Amino acid sequence: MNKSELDEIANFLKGVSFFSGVNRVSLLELCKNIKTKFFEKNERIINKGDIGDAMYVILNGKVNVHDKQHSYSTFSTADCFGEYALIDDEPRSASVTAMEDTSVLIIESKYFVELVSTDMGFTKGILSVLIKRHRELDVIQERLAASKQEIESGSAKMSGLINGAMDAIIMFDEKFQIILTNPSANKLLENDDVLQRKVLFFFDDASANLIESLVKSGLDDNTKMFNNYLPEIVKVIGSNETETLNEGTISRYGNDRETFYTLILRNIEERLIAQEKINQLTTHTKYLEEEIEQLTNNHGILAEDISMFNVLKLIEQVANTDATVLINGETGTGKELVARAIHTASNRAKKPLVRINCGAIPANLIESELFGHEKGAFTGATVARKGRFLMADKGTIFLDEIGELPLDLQPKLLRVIQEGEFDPLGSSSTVKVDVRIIAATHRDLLKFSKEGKFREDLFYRLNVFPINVPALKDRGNDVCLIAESMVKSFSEKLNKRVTALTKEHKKLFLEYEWPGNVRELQNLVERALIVSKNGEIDWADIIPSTDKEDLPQSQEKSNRVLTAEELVQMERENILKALRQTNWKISGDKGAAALLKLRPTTLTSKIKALGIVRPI
Ligand SMILES: Nc1ncnc2c1ncn2[C@@H]1O[C@H](COP(=O)(O)OP(=O)(O)OP(=O)(O)O)[C@@H](O)[C@H]1O
Repeated sequence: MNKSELDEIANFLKGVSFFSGVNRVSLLELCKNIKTKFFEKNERIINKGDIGDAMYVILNGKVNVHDKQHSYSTFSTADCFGEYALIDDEPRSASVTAMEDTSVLIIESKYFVELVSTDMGFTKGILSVLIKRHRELDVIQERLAASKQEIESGSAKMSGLINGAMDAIIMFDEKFQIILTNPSANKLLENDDVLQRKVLFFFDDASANLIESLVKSGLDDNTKMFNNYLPEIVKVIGSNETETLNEGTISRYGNDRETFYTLILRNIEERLIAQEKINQLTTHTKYLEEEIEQLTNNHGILAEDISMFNVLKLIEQVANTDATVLINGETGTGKELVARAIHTASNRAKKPLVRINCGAIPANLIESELFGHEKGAFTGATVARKGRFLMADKGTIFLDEIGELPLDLQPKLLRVIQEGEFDPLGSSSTVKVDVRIIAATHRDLLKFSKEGKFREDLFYRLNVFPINVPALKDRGNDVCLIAESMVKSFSEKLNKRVTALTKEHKKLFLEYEWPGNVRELQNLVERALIVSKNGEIDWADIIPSTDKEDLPQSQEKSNRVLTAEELVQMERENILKALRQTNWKISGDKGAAALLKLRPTTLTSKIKALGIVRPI
């Protein structure tokens, strides 16, 4: 082979661009090697060692190869590509001997060259060159090493992940034998040595059946992977018999040869307890919200004190029944408000609430007021009249001051309560009504009935559901609450701005006894706002102090111009105080008249005029 031929090979190789993984530099290197290792005929080539690194292209003649496995082989051009033979790249320790008249091209490179086809003048046949993909192999090997490393680091990460997981991870095979667990699983199963044990053993029957059926149903499925949430909470029984409730997932992985299942379980015991607590609290909150809503519902009863809360609770309890209610309480405590609240909260709310004050209507008129009369039933009954009971049909009647109902009328009321019927005055026909009865009194009706002033049977008929409305002085801070609300509403009504109640003011409100209860408070606030100037109110001057209460006030004491109503009220209060102080003794040295510097007869007429009645 002459130089130009070699150059031709070199050029050819330069132009070859299809050697995958071999870049141009390495090709040129190749060419250099070709040049240096070309042996002409008759030269003997002795090469000992690993021939895997070189490729021998026998251009003509023969070579002998001694190797460990093949012992001795002769390669000639005839063995391969017509006139050219190739000793391939199988790495072996061998010696190669060129026979006489042999030309061998040795390509000393780790990249093997396979001559496949070329027509370059010095050969007849087709010679092409392929560089075997050693380079690729290297790359693959490099990649393999990298992936191995990756796998190693991946599996380190994976085991870190699995071992660090709070959830219990249990892998098992088709026979339900555990093949892998993480520390959380061991903790859950209360066992560090669970491998090869049956996973179902650690569940109660229902849960074991569930897992088994999921696995079996999954097997019928052709896909090799599934991932399911467990449809139910499963119960794990640890080796120490500890039972825990868990939720989780089950997944399947596999190939044609084997299938694995992974159970990921989460102990939800604590969560369930917390959830239960949340549920309880939510229900409780809802209940309280409802209660608050009901208790403050549109009835206008301002109350924060427990004593009034009890009243509101009773209202709520009784409202939706048809039970007769007897409301007890001092004057002005809000008995009527309570009656209205009951009616409003009842299912009769859309029907009328008819009120009648039994103490305010003359005895001879009360019967016709309550039950109505026919035309001409009595002198002056020129037209027939519908009584309050009939007006209240399907609704509620509120019999205020029931203690004042004349004794002779009481059987008639009893009959309405018992039978829901009555005969109007002067009528021979009976009227049927559906009326809910609410009665109120400031009197001790039981005592009253024992004294024969009230029918005992009627008392018991009325007293089905008693509600006692406490006096304002017994409602703690409610007095301030109501006062504040009244200051606000009167200032709006009178279009007057006034300063808010201070601590000292509230103290005054709390100290006073409020014998007239909420009504008295209401009147006092209204009066204060009427007389107020520049938004300032001297509450100390307006609210009778405890000291002042001890001694009845002299009427001349106040230097402020009082209204006629105020004067009457003040006089009434003064007389009441004097009477209380003297134990209702009017005349004599220690009598109220002497205390008030009035004649006993004057005092007696004043008591009558002011409607002062000695409490029973
Ligand atoms: N808790 C309260 N919150 C707000 N206002 C109230 C409260 N209690 C009573 N009132 C008001 O006080 C006034 C007197 O109340 P109510 O007429 O209901 O008392 P009463 O006990 O029926 O009086 P009487 O004994 O004279 O029949 C009413 O204007 C009422 O609106």
